Amino acid sequence: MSNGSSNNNNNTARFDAARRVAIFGGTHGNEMSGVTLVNLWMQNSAEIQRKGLEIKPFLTNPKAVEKCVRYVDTDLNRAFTQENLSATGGDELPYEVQRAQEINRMFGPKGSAEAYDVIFDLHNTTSNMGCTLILESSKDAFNLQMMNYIKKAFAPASCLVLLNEHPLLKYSTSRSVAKHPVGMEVGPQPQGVLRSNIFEAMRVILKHALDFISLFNEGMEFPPCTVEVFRVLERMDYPRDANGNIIAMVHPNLQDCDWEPLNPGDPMFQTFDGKSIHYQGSSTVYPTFINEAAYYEKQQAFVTTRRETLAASAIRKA
Ligand SMILES: CC(=O)N[C@@H](CC(=O)O)C(=O)O
Ligand SMILES: [Zn+2]
Repeated sequence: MSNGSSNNNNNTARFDAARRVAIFGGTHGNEMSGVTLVNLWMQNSAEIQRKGLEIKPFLTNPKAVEKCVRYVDTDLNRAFTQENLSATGGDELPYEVQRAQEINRMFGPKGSAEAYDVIFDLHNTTSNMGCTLILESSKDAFNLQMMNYIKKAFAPASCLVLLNEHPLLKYSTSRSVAKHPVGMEVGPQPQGVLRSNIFEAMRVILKHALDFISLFNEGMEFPPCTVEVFRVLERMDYPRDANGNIIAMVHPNLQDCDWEPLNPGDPMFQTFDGKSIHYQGSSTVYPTFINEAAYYEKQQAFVTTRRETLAASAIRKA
């Protein structure tokens, strides 16, 4: 069978071998771990090669990398909408929309049988998120099994999974061109800065991810498993005045506390004259992307999540 999965009598989901894999860096030109790793691997790819696999390291936004900015005209990691991908206008289109169309031609088309099997997209955050993998679907047993494999291989260090399948907050990412999109977000690392611990963590997680794909392609069966994920619930903006200017900062009790419980009544912002603003929700949530530099323009101080345990069926090569 082709694209996707089906269940046999044993409830083992079958997927085609994942032969074509891309590693994207520089989707945001100022997130230096991914930019640097991909540049390294474009010069010498020995470290990322695996038998029977075609693995392509690729710099997705070279103009933004050149300038060391997140983007030139518009955020590439929001640009992969069907509308953009089919837009006419050629050179007149925003640079990142043109680039999205090129990437879609090379690695897609998005949603088609010809699309790449897996795309890893390497990002850094200024938030204290540690190692995070980002999924866009709770239904993809292949990706869930990959998360389970990576978490175990990476232990005792921790690697958390952020699930963004929110109907309104989900966005059209570069990696969404692939059949199995995987985002990698490692921080804290300032924009334009390389930190060795962050760089090395990203490198190790990617190694485990490629090992998983190799084992899968060799025919290993992965038994049913469960994966703890943090599901995106709500975007929290900074308090602002009538002109849209920020009137409070992330509260010191919340700063750097990504993935720690935020309870109703806990302080979340602090005004410039020292007053606390408290979380008004009705239940405990787990904030992440706290004080991410790139999200000031997106009116987001942090995002709340809920912990969930997802079940993944067994998987095996078709
Ligand atoms: C800080 C940053 O760029 N985060 C990524 C998250 C993702 O890849 O889904 C983004 O907003 O596109
Ligand atoms: Zn990014």
